[in-house]
Amino acid sequence: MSFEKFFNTAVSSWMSQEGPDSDIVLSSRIRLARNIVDFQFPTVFNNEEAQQIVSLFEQTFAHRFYPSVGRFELLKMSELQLIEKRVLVEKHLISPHLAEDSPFGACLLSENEEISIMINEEDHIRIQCLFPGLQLTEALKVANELDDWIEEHVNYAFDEKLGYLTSCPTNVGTGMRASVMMHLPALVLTQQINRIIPAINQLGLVVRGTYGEGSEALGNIFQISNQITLGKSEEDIVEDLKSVVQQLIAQERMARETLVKTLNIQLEDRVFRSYGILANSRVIESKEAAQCLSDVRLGIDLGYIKNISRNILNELMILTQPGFLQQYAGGVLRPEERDVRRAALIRERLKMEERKAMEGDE
Ligand SMILES: Nc1ncnc2c1ncn2[C@@H]1O[C@H](COP(=O)(O)OP(=O)(O)OP(=O)(O)O)[C@@H](O)[C@H]1O
Repeated sequence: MSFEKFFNTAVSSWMSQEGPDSDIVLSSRIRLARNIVDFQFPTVFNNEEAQQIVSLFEQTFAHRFYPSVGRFELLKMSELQLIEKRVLVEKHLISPHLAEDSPFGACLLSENEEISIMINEEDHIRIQCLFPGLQLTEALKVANELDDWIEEHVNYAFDEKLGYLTSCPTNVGTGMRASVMMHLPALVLTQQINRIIPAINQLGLVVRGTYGEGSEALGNIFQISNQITLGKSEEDIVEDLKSVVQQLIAQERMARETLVKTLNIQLEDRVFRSYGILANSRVIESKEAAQCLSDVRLGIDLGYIKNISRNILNELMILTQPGFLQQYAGGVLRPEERDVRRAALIRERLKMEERKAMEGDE
């Protein structure tokens, strides 16, 4: 298998498929943090230890086939171009931290891009498993299977009382972060999100932006995850998160209904104006593009727009990020050049959809 496919396809299969409640929950992720006994944590280990860990993974797991997810390939950060690393971040396959601050970092990626095992990030091993829609239990099952598979070859740092030992004390215990990526435009439009986020925080959950810790919520996409990793089982953490997510889904649906009832024409106008901007602009910044894409996606969910598939928007959200634009252009672009390319790419993609819809009507 060639590595090229990881960089040239914008949307991984888990992102293009529909899952339960995928009008609101874009994806579910389980991440397990693990460390290997006899090695110091990545925050303090030396280069030799870091390389030994990468070699261990290269020899044991690279090119190995795992049922249902396909063959694994090992990508070393030191061998990737800056743009290629950015593309992997934009596809949510690696964290910005691995791409930017881990010279001995690597990533073991499954052929279907559902599994990404980051090596030498904040911990020696971070297993992440991604599923479309609200499928935390399913993602946990696969993550646990992979965890067992790796443990057949590696001795984990584990304490009988504390559980898995991790670099950062906040991850000790299960070492698990369960998260969902949610599209919540109606809660943002009605400003209910401002009181919902503090309430979620009080329940021991965290609300983050589209690209994780420290990033902002582009296009009304929020990441919700557990804060607590100690004193609760993985299954309980997932169940608790799921019940909050289900309440959020209900609130977002209710807010959409209220908007349609009270501001139908204004909402429809907003959706079509955003569509107009996307279909016609010659220069567009990523923030504006993300906001318009969010409006159009809402318009599709509410039935105002009928001839575009929801997936095009998932795809455009990633394709219009700086890394992808430069990967397509085959080199570095200045921000002003990216804004022009972004506008052209969106226009072209929407035209393709319109043509497809017209052919379907004939
Ligand atoms: N549900 C999800 N769907 C898709 N991608 C996700 C999801 N949750 C997190 N990610 C991606 O995972 C990456 C890491 O996110 P984040 O920093 O929040 O988690 P983490 O590294 O596991 O957390 P921490 O190190 O703080 O415990 C980000 O690039 C983010 O885009």
